[in-house]
Amino acid sequence: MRHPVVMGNWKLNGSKEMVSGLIKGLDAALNGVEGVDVAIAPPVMYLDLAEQLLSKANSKIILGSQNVDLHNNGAFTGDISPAMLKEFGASHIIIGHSERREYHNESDEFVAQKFAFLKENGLTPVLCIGESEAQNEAGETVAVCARQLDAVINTQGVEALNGAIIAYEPIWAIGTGKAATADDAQRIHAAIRAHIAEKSEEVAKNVVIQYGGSVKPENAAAYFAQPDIDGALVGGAALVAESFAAIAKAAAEAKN
Ligand SMILES: O=C[C@H](O)COP(=O)(O)O
Repeated sequence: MRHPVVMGNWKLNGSKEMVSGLIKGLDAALNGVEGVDVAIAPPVMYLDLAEQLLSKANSKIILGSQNVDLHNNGAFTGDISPAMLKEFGASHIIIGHSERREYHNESDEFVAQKFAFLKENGLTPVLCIGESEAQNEAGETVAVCARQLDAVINTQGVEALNGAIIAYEPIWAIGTGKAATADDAQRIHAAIRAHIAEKSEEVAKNVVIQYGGSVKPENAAAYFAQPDIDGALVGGAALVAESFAAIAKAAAEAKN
């Protein structure tokens, strides 16, 4: 039985005041919600504050981050290491987000190296995969997702996916309000799981696959009603405590 995971990717949004208000609001709104792992990835600058607030509230919210470097120390100006993330209590680390693939030219191979380095350091990779609008229209969605996954599977073995999280995010659905239908998302999730099952049915059965792309309280329940959608990676709606909590509650209700 896979445990649902709902994660908020705050992207480049935040201030001390916002972090404080959002974490307090979220912790209160999630009071009594069981059966779903809820994680947040604030900008790295606010991890210290977030860790302090979560620990003061004795919160169950999991702390995450939006990126990581391939080294734990050295002359790598501007980068953040797994060791640093761990020191501030972050465990779930987003890699391969389409915004980083696009704006920072991150290749499948580079993302796969980050995946391996996170695992080596005992952190949970949240591996984002997904196709562009043009690839979608050309019918290449499954092939693109398989290629992005194979960068990990072919270098680290399919078992490397054990304990990791995959986030299927069609790029055309991110921040656009044009979400994939629950049926279409389910079809792709099933294909992703089938691709993994070609190497190991056991790994495929256990790996958590989130959907991401314009998930809102209004459409969340439809996604979570699908058998292969195990949670969500949420952007915009994760910046409002009530909305994000409603999405987490929908996952808890659908999956338990
Ligand atoms: O990482 C989150 C995704 O990019 C989804 O963002 P969104 O919910 O604003 O569409």
